[in-house]
Amino acid sequence: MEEHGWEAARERAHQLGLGIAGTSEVLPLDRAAGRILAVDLRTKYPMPHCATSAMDGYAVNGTGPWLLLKAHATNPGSGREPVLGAGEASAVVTGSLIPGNTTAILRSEHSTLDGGVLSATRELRHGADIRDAGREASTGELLAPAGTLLRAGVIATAAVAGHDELELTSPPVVHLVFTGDEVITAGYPAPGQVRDGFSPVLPHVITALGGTTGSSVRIGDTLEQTIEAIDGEQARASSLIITTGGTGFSERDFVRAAVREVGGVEVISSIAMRPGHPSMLATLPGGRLLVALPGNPLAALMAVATLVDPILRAGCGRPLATLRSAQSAVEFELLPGRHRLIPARWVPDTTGTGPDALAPAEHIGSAMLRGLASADAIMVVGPEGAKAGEPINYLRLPW
Ligand SMILES: Nc1nc2c(c(=O)[nH]1)N[C@H]1C(S)=C(S)[C@@H](COP(=O)(O)OP(=O)(O)OC[C@H]3O[C@@H](n4cnc5c(N)ncnc54)[C@H](O)[C@@H]3O)O[C@H]1N2
Ligand code: MOO
Repeated sequence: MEEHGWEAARERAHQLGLGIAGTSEVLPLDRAAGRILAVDLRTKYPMPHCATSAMDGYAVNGTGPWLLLKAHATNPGSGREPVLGAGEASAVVTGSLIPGNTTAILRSEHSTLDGGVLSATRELRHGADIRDAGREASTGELLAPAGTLLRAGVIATAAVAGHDELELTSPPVVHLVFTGDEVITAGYPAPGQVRDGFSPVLPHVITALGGTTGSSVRIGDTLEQTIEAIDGEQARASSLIITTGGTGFSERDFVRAAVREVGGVEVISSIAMRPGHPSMLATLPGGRLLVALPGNPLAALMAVATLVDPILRAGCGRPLATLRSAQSAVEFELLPGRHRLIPARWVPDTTGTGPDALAPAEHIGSAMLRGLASADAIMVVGPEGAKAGEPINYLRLPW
């Protein structure tokens, strides 16, 4: 059985995820949030597309005082385009199209008006408060590359840049298989039972990572049910199958045997990470992928960050999540050969003067979830450990 290092596992998962990349679809802007750009986003025209006033006040030509024209500057779409002569001024509001020959905008609070003569109460810089056309971007300029996750800022920019709809990657379709005779989905668990920590969150997590949950099934601990769940009609209609639990080697764990039975091949049999080392990644006939998440809940979610996130990122044309660096607030001892993934929180740094540092959350056993519930990030501690105050790698929470 081949155990992968943590970094090698992430990279292999990303590489295999390229194989499930799908087509693209076009959606209106108001349905694009959380989706991924399939193509580069570029401006359709200069931004802004015309010169406007950045302030309420007066468009002026030359140095003051100025003669205030009665006719106001045009409103957008009026068709009139007044031009200022030397020493003339015209009232404007923020966002007004400015008259031709405007040399600056005089803010109303910096002006006095006496019998139609406008004066400045302080020096007026040439070009002050004029929003020139194309100041933010020229026509065809790149606003966001293909692979960008669409959050509010990019969508608003796309709208202002003249887009009505966007070409987005089609999310890879995921089939979820929840295993475990002892797992219940509501009420209080009897001794020997556990409440299901996965089904309320995994569909949301998959959406946040760029995929979509096409179907899900809950099965008991038998080989027959596991085979049907990973190779039935719904499973075959998906590009990624995620199982929870049953990754072990006891007589009640069936995921690995079911993968063999349906002709699948384990590419990653386990990962040198803690928690989550029994996580598995297999290829299935038909180009499908299967990720087996361990049953212990924290281990499962660390395996999502290690295997599912890279696969779905690749499936949406995105690179691996960036491994970031921060200061460690605590010391970590050596752990030869293994990476530790630790839910962590931002705390004041060890000297009390620098930027915030990362410290492990409380309650971070592999069968616990409280640590993750309070976490800001996932610390990634290498086998060499770290001293307090030294740099440490971390991942942003991917969901
Ligand atoms: N002899 C060994 N035993 C175990 C090893 C080992 O190396 N040798 N590894 C341990 C580690 S590490 C993990 S992780 C688990 C992996 O277990 P499985 O993936 O086979 O999962 P299960 O046995 O089905 O369940 C483990 C645990 O998780 C609970 N569980 C399952 N599903 C859910 C759910 N939906 N929500 C909440 N909790 C769930 C289940 O009840 C068990 O308590 O194996 C260790 N053992
Ligand atoms: O994956 Mo297990 O601890 O590593 O729960």
